[in-house]
Amino acid sequence: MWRGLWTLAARAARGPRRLCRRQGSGAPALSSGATIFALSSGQGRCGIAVIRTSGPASGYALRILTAPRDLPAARKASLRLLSDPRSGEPLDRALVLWFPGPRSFTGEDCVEFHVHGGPAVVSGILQALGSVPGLRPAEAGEFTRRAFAHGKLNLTEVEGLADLIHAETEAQRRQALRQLDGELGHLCRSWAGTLTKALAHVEAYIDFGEDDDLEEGVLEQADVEVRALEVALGAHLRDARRGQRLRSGAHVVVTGPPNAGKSSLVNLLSRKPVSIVSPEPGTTRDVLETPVDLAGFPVLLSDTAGLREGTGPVEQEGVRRAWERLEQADVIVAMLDASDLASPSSRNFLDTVVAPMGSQSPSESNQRLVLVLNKSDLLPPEGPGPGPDLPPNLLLSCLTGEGLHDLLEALRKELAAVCGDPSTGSPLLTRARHQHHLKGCLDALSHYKQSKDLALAAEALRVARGHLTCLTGGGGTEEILDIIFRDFCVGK
Ligand SMILES: Nc1nc2c(ncn2[C@@H]2O[C@H](COP(=O)(O)OP(=O)(O)OP(=O)(O)O)[C@@H](O)[C@H]2O)c(=O)[nH]1
Ligand SMILES: [K+]
Ligand SMILES: [Mg+2]
Repeated sequence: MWRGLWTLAARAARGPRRLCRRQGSGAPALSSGATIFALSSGQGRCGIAVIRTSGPASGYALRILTAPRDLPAARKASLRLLSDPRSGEPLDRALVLWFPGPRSFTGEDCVEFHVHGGPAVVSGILQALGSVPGLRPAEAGEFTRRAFAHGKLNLTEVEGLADLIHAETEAQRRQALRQLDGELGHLCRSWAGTLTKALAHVEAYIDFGEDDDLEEGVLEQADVEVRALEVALGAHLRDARRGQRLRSGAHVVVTGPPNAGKSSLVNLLSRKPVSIVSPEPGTTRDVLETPVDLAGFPVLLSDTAGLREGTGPVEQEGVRRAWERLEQADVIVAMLDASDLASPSSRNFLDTVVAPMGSQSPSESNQRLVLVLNKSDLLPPEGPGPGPDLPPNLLLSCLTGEGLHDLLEALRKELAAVCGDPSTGSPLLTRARHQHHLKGCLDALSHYKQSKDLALAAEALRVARGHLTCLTGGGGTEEILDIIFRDFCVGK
């Protein structure tokens, strides 16, 4: 009987049927045989530029540009004079690196030329490479695409690499690096392994259900495995928005009654004059947004019109837009003038914006609120006089900068809560594509639970596992690959 179960496990491990194409055929259409080359460092004048090639003619190209020298030792930098093979004209004295496949980034033979970064040198070498038979310029993302096709990276790692190249803040870099390290891929493979086991149990029952010596309770065991997986997937999906926020930026909206100092704070946080500041209430009318790095998190910071009623039509429209933006906020910075807490506009703001948020439990609302009392420099030394009861708040002076450090620390905590802390906890789902496949997997698991027919139950498990395989690109369709590789620039 045990042998039976093992062959079933092996059969079940053979992967998804038709949900998406297997890697072999689903891999990007490689014009096999072509050797590609591109400038891999940034464009423009720079100290050193890196040009690389990948493909079978890499070694030939290296030899012909460094004629009459032999190939240098693998993976060791060597100094070589590069010349144009057509004219013999010297182009640059450069460091060259030879990476014979499969121990290279793409898995193919690769060469790196570290040349002086002047535009004339770079274009001379690119032209020289273009003249070598079998070489052609690379397309966007083609190096990474080849690395993927040769199994050097899985799809979530490719996405991690794309994010790493585009990461602008510390937290984004940490998240991308974790994804590039394959953490999400490992997790998906372990989930897929659980499903393979459950599937083996169900198939054993289908084939040997009548046998007396079938291990007792195989179906129950499959149920237990599926239930545990549902819990794990559910927890991950609840986290889903956080990884995406970290990738694309959290919405932080500054709001408050007119003249509280909202625009002053936005200018302070973004370190540039985004908004007009003036003593006249109702200065800001449109929503003004600016991307900033707040304590290592990427943020889209919005300044909004002061909330009040009974003004002209233009300001009314500004107030309407402010409310609209407030609804989309991940973190709300609610600002009041500390020296003006008893005024009708302050009280009205406390009643309509701050109090409703305070009465909601964190599970009811995904939004977080930080209450800031600005203009602390105007307060007497003993602090604000008698006024309305206030929830926890921070004192700030945009004029002197006092309290700014504490505000940044409070924002860091809130952003870590809405974006997730990329240095701890389980890997976050950074893209809608990840969410789609996890949801698909969960759906299939619910079909599994509902099906009375064992063959249908087994099929549901296969569909569920297929979604996990698609997530890491095990059976990626070309359309998905195209979308992902489009994010890359030429030379990556
Ligand atoms: N004393 C003092 N004045 C401040 C402080 N912050 C802002 N101000 C002043 O308060 C006035 C209003 O500042 P804004 O930043 O324009 O206020 P706002 O909330 O954007 O105003 P509206 O856009 O009109 O709603 C300006 O004259 C600022 O110079 C502060 O911390 N202390
Ligand atoms: K103002
Ligand atoms: Mg303003």
